Amino acid sequence: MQIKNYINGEFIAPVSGEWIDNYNPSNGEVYGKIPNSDKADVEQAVLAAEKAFTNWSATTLDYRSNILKNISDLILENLPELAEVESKDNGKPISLAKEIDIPRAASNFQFFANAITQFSSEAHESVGLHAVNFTLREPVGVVGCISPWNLPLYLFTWKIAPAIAAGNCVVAKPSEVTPATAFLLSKICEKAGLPKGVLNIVHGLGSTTGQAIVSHPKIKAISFTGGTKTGARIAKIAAPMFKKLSLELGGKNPNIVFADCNYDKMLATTVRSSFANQGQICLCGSRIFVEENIYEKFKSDFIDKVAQLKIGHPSKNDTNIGALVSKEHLEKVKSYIDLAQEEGGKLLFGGKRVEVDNYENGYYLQPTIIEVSTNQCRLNQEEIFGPIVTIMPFKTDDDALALANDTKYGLSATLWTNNLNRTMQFSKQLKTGIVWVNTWMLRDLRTPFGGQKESGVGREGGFEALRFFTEPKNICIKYD
Ligand SMILES: NC(=O)C1=CN([C@@H]2O[C@H](COP(=O)(O)OP(=O)(O)OC[C@H]3O[C@@H](n4cnc5c(N)ncnc54)[C@H](O)[C@@H]3O)[C@@H](O)[C@H]2O)C=CC1
Ligand SMILES: O=C(O)/C=C/C=C(\O)C(=O)O
Repeated sequence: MQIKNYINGEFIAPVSGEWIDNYNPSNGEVYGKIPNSDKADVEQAVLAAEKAFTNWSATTLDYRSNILKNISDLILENLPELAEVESKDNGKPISLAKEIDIPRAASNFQFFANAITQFSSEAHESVGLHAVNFTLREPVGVVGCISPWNLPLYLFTWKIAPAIAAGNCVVAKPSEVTPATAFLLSKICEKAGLPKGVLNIVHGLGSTTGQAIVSHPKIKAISFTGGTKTGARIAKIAAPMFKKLSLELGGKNPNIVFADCNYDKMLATTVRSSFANQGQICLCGSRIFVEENIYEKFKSDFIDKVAQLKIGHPSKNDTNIGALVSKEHLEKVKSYIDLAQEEGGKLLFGGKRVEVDNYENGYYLQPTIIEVSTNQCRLNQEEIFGPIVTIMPFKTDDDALALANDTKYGLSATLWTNNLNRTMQFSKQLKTGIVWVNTWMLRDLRTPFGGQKESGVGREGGFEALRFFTEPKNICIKYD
């Protein structure tokens, strides 16, 4: 697939004429080229967005809403192709792309098509002062959206949909590791009647294209999802320019299991929360803490269940674990398996690279379970972002809470218990942006989504996203 930038409604090659190889993680081969865009391409995109802004920001909400709905419908119409392309580009099982990634991308547009018609601002009567205040919510202008490779179209659209619904024009960059569905989205947007310049997609590396977006003085807000180190780098550039920032970063999420939970439900969900998408979701429960009286039983049942997961080519319908996204990422994840041995962790299951028949050079790794004796090891403190979980027993509620909060991250936590008081105590005291009780990754798009501590700044989702992509302006009217 020859991927091009989408700027001002045109499909164009990068100004430099340079291209980057795009790899297929299932076999390690180069299968396409993407633009190696730089400042000059970003400049063109900003000019197009700036020009489109005057008209787009003045359109009616119904007009915008209808275009977003068209995009959503077209994503669903093209679901089989989009799922196939996503699975090939990322290495994720086709079933996941079909059932989760692509439907969610459509829902993102459908949700914000409706949300923008319900979004309202506030009025305050200043009683006794003979004045009324009302607040306008105006689009920010040209905004930047930068997304990662783990849920490519799902997260790309999670940013773009609210941004354009709120009347902004966008310069967006998908990950250079998984650019393909963003390219297909540009074709869909054109077909859906999105005016030229409202969405501009510039492909390229983080250090050049991404950095050019973040540094551009005319881009007034940046919405970013990715690693914590990159988030810090972005903040360092954007904050002194007084840009609005929404940073959704890494996680090291605890999965806390009490003996009084619904055991079978917990076990099945824990397999998913550990290894869905090869463990490459910022919400995966990578640290499992289990109450000591069921620890040995959990250990053996968990190993049995994980052993049943089928590692295979992403395009096969019965594959549960596909390929990791890139060679570099595979090497990073594998290095933690070696580290576990140095740190005194005990390998309970997995730990080896897998050679899938006919695809021996693909980036496959066994789902891996490591028993640790301390939460202070690097395995429990650093985001691995792959198919590795640690398990460890705990004695009391206080111990579990302390272990859960003992990390620099604060994205999500999962709690398994049927005790209401415990549920409330943990929900109040867990230092995370999201707490799931007796479930995992149940998503309602109206809810605030994001993390505390080094997991990020700001919240996405629902009206939070529309607030981020608008600037409040208060008008105070005095009357006699
Ligand atoms: N949602 C999450 O929590 C994610 C976390 N990660 C974590 O980050 C680690 C590194 O993975 P990467 O692929 O390198 O993620 P990354 O955070 O560097 O990449 C995410 C996006 O940011 C862009 N980017 C990179 N450097 C940039 C810069 N200086 N300015 C602007 N944009 C920039 C990338 O091109 C990509 O589009 C992973 O091993 C994982 O631990 C990675 C992806 C998603
Ligand atoms: O919005 C969601 O449902 C999920 C978001 C997941 C991430 O941001 C991630 O894995 O990076």
